[in-house]
Amino acid sequence: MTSTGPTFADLAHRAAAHRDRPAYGHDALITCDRLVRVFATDGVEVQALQGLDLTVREGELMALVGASGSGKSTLMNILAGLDTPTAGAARVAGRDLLTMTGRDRLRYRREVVGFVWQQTARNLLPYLTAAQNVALPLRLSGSRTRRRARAARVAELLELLEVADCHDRRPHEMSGGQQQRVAIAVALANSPDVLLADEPTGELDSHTAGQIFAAFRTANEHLGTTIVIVTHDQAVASEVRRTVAIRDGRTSTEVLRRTEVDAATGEEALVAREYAMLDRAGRLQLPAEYTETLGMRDRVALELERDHIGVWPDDDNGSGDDGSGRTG
Ligand SMILES: Nc1ncnc2c1ncn2[C@@H]1O[C@H](COP(=O)(O)OP(=O)(O)OP(=O)(O)O)[C@@H](O)[C@H]1O
Repeated sequence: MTSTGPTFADLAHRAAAHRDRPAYGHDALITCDRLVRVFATDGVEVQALQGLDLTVREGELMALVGASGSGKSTLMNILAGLDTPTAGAARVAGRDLLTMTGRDRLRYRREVVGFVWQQTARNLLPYLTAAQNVALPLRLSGSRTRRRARAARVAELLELLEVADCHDRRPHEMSGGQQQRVAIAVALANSPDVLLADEPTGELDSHTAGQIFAAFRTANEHLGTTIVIVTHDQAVASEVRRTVAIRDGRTSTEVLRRTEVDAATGEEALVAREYAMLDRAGRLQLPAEYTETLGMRDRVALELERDHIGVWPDDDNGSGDDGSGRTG
């Protein structure tokens, strides 16, 4: 009998290939690798993040969506440097978020990330004008920007976000939409690598939400800032090229949108396609509506085809016929 197992040479070759493979997310600006965050309150443990994998490329504008309690804010607080993960790895612009010292963390929050929160009031200091709010991070960063250069930068950002007319107004003298646009200017003041926004349109009507989204797009296109927006707003989510859904503390599905040109008519159409996430252990989460429709539970049958994998309901029901018409 001949052995069909791998030879020693095969194993050595495989080990070398594994060793030389680039690390997960090595070319991404943001990489979360099997990220875990456990909260323990009154002896009860809540696993807010349960091995979340996510990569975001430099220059992306993407949305994170998910049901209440799925872990979105926990992830944003970690990326913002406000909270530390329990396990796993998280890197942003070359910074390791697990091993940063308190001092590194402060610099990280001042120089690498900018954030915009849902509560308009949380983003701006009420007793400062729009211009003073935008100038504040420039002054705090310790950069020796001269007063005139600072004023020019403030004016440029307010202009870019179309709130130049709010220059000398305090937050209570601005609309909610204007406040959020000034908040984006504040977040961009120190030219961060990443702008994080947690439900930035949550307190606004849909028209104003559209304007805020346009402001994020402007920042992304004109300044090249990488932007991650958590949103419940389907209109916002469908405006970006990539939407990642979080379910039970893990990334579950991803929708990619791209513009396709019809070869016959030359007309452009936006095509959206949903993908399921496959982790490095080969685990895949099937959408509940698919599994429920086909009555899939506990186990499924798999078949490798030339260019896809077939997933079938468990056919071991004693009759030997599952009605799928499969052979073998
Ligand atoms: N500081 C904390 N202490 C204990 N449990 C927490 C803490 N923060 C979050 N959690 C729990 O972790 C889970 C994830 O919460 P998280 O706020 O990240 O969800 P979310 O997706 O942002 O929800 P929402 O859309 O409602 O803001 C929830 O079960 C929540 O109760």
